[in-house]
Amino acid sequence: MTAHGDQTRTENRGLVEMGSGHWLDALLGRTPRRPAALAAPPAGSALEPVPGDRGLPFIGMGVHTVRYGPAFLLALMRRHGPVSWWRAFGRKVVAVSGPEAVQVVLANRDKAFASGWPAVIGPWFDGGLLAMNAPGHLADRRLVQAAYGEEALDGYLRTMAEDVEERLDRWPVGRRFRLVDAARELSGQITTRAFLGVPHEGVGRKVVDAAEECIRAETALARVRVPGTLWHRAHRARTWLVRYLHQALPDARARAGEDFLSVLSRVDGFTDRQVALHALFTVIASHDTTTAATLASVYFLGKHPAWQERARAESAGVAPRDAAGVDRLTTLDLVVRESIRLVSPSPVLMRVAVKDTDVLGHHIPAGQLVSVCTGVNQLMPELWSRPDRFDPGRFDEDRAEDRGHRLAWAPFGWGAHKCIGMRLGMLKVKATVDALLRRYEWSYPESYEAPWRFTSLPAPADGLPTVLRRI
Ligand code: HEM
Repeated sequence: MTAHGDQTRTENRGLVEMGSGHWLDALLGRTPRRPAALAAPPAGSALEPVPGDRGLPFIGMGVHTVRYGPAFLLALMRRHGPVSWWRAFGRKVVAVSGPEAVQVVLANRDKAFASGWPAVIGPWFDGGLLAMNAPGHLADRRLVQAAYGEEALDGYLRTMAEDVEERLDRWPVGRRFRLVDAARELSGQITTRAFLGVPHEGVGRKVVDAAEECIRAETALARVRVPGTLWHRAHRARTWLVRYLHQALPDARARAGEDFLSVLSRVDGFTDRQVALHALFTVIASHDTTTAATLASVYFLGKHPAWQERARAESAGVAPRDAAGVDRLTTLDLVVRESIRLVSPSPVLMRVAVKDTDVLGHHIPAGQLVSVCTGVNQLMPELWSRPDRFDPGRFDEDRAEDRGHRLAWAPFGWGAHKCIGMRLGMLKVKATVDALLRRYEWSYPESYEAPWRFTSLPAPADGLPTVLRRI
């Protein structure tokens, strides 16, 4: 099955090309690029400097980054090659795109790269796996892995399913509502009940609000603790979250529950503070990523009724809905994979060079921030047939376009930090969309293209107005 009608010629252009229809696009199109080399390679080396664009003073190409996301980085790669740099809001960033270059950085054979996330999103997730480096990272990851066994996943899924069924029954029918807000609220409820074992109302909501406060601080330009600023609010939120999780541990351990905090609290080898910090990062890592993946899947199913019907027919025949049952939703699996190929919840992975190094013969100086653009790989015509097209069948066994290169499809990352919650994340997204399919149908006009924005994680700027019809 492929996409149909005129949509095939124009669909998703905004995801693969920088826009041209809006006055802001016209303005951004005229921004002077001011090409320049990043840093001179050591004398006598055969290395090349990294080519790139300075853009406007201070802002650089920062607005392009937020407005066009991977499409901007794809254009940067076309202009300068797989290793290039650009400036965004005062910061110089090296972009590494294309499967070979991405593999060099993520494989990290000469240990030249460390996690670059703390430099970008701030200190809010310190102590979580993604902010850690070798050797402590691997030791902690092995311990955390105990909370992702099949038995534990079935437990989380049971609680998630209750929340999904209860919430979706209350979504408005026959009138337009903002799907972005509803999906975020649902994910928040799942986060508090399945991950922390507390009711969503009251303290659960406070946990999610505090976590979102920390995520929002990524966009803060003024990184100072002045009351009223995003940075200050994130500081307060993190302090409260760590204290809350710390205090919640004795109860979580004693109740021997099915929630993530309770399971993790019973893992031998961690101090209470370590458990609290890993749980804090897990809340952050799971909440927005799965919301973005759910939104993308619902959006594309609304644009492609044939796929929606096929997925619904499959949903009707699957029971029970434990992890093995959700695994049997194979059409939905193709749909979610294709949706997060086109709209990758985390399209860049941040790293920092801890010593002078090189990528494909380009000199990267110590201290340089590097953006590993897996989201660009997922849109490259060299790796995918008609990459702008929503075409879940490309993941079928007989086509297997994702196997063209091990880094063609990497929405969950690759290497030492590859998403530890990949299976859980897929289960959560599939369980949510499956419950939606069993209750409602929905569609978006052919003329509508969701205005994806990439401020923090991708979301449609208009809230994705949606009308559900009961089936
Ligand atoms: C569709 C949903 C999800 C997507 C697209 C996603 C994506 C990613 C990506 C790209 C990374 C690697 C980042 C890097 O290398 O810089 C990552 C790491 C991570 N993810 Fe996910 N994630 C999802 C869901 C989840 C869920 C549900 C959980 C936990 C319950 C989770 C927990 C983590 C953790 C703990 C890490 C850090 C692993 C490490 O550093 O060793 N993720 N995720």
